[in-house]
Amino acid sequence: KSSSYAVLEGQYTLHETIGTGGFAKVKLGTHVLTGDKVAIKIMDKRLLGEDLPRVKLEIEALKELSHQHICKLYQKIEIENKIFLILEYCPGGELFDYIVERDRLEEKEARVFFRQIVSAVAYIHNKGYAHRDLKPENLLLDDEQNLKLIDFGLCARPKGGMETHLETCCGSPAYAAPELISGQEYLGNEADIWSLGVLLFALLCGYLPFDDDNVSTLYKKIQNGEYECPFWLSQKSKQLLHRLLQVNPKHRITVTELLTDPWLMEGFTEPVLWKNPFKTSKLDEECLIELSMYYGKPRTVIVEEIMQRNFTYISATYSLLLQRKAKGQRIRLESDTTPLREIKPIN
Ligand SMILES: Cn1cc(Br)cc1C(=O)Nc1[nH]nc2c1CN(C(=O)N[C@H](CN1CCCC1)c1ccccc1)C21CC1
Repeated sequence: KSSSYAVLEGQYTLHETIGTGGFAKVKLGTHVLTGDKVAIKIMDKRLLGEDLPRVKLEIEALKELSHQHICKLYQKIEIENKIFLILEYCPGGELFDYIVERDRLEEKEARVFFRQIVSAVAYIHNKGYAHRDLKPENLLLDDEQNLKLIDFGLCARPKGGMETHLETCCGSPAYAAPELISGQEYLGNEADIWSLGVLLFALLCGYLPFDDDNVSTLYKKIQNGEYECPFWLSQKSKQLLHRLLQVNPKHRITVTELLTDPWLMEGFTEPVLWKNPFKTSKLDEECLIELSMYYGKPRTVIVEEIMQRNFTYISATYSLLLQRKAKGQRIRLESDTTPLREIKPIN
């Protein structure tokens, strides 16, 4: 067992398991050079079986998606029977637990979270992807109360663009759109919008709009689109829920209209921004120099390795240095093995 983890030797230290699901598990890890925490998703290719293509799809999606509210892929390590994905660590746990602990969220807090989720969904739709499994279990909190979207295993990027209809029924029933559970062809991004409605209801109410122990009764409720709003919901939030939870996908609000919805704009002057503001093509000089000094490799070789998007240890270290710099932390990779984490920042 531990032998197949040998490949991580010297790059990451493995700690306890923080999540299990299907044929994968997620362990807490430490990136040796910086001492930063990472989440290591470990999959056994033999157990994955016909799910292996889904994993490949998730990896391709994660390589393509770079956004402040999408959990970042730092590195991919594939050996004969195992795939290791080194991902951003979110110490705040699941949004699901955050809501449960508080019963429900006040409008102000729900709005901040929902704007982050809409920003991530608008970004992935603009990239031609649909997530198809949007739910509070797939939204994690980082150390600054920001949400990070995870689990792109069900995401779809139809070959013929977003107009192509998908058939595969997937995701979690309570969050699934009517057209999806009635087995009709459906558009991934329209189904995501419905799930956003269920998510918003869960944020504001602390329970699900459509729920029943009997799955077929649950399906009927979803297909009728009947749900009750508790007394504490404001008029504007009820209007937004009504625009999201439209049974007919053609009557549903689009993600573009969502960016300037009155409820989402309340207390804000700017529409929801979804472009990645940090997506400058140029790399950060200070981090590049630090890496080239540490590895004794010319700066151009480091740039090459990062730009090739092979998600290697060097590109993972670059990403982590960039995140440290954004947080005002030290980015010196001393040649001795003292990881940065142990060196207290000089303030
Ligand atoms: C729950 N929790 C509590 C604390 Br404190 C930190 C965490 C935590 O999980 N943090 C965390 N950071 N980064 C990640 C995680 C979990 N995590 C995950 O990817 N977690 C998902 C959780 N899915 C939700 C529904 C089914 C499984 C997962 C997927 C496959 C196997 C195991 C776990 C990543 C790697 C992206």
